[in-house]
Amino acid sequence: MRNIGVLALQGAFKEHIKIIKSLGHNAIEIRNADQLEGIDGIILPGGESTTMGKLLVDFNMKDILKSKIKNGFPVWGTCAGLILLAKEIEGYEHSHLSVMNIKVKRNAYGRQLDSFITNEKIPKVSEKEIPLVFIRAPYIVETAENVEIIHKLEGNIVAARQDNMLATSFHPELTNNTCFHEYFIKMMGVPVENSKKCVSSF
Ligand SMILES: NC(=O)CC[C@H](N)C(=O)O
Repeated sequence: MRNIGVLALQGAFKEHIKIIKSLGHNAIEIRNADQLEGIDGIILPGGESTTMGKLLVDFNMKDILKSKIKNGFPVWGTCAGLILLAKEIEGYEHSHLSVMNIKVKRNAYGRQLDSFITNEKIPKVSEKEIPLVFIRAPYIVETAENVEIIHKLEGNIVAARQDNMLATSFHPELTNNTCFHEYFIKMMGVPVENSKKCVSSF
């Protein structure tokens, strides 16, 4: 059993909490820097990256979280969370935690595709198709060599991993498919307690 934190300053954190609990681990809403000490990994949820990035600074969490991640602390950013992890954000001078060697494009799917859902096969995560929910989503436009591309959708990178860091453009917490959560838990080096049997080639 692990203590998995979900950053709860803003955005879609409740849904992540529910899934982590269903997989047999402790899920903790993280709202201050002290709480970062009691957890084994953290999920940065979807929401609004500019707001979340600002709140991380206001609550004195940014530097602590950044140095923990640099030292191997497992982290998974979904959607806005992916933007928080990126070292570069296209069209912006400023980045947030700046830990992952990726360049991202915000709101990358034009107006018509603002939000959509699609089913994809992602062999690294599951043998079966997984529903992917995109909401004003970013995608990754560039990666360094040490970044593993987990999935591309129509040529654009939408899931990637660099060592202890996982980033997805979409929202697995808004579906009832737990495969990405299971993948993240395995990244933390522990077996999933109540596996929903995602067969991955992890
Ligand atoms: N669903 C999301 O997390 C959207 C991300 C948002 N468009 C941003 O740029 O921060």
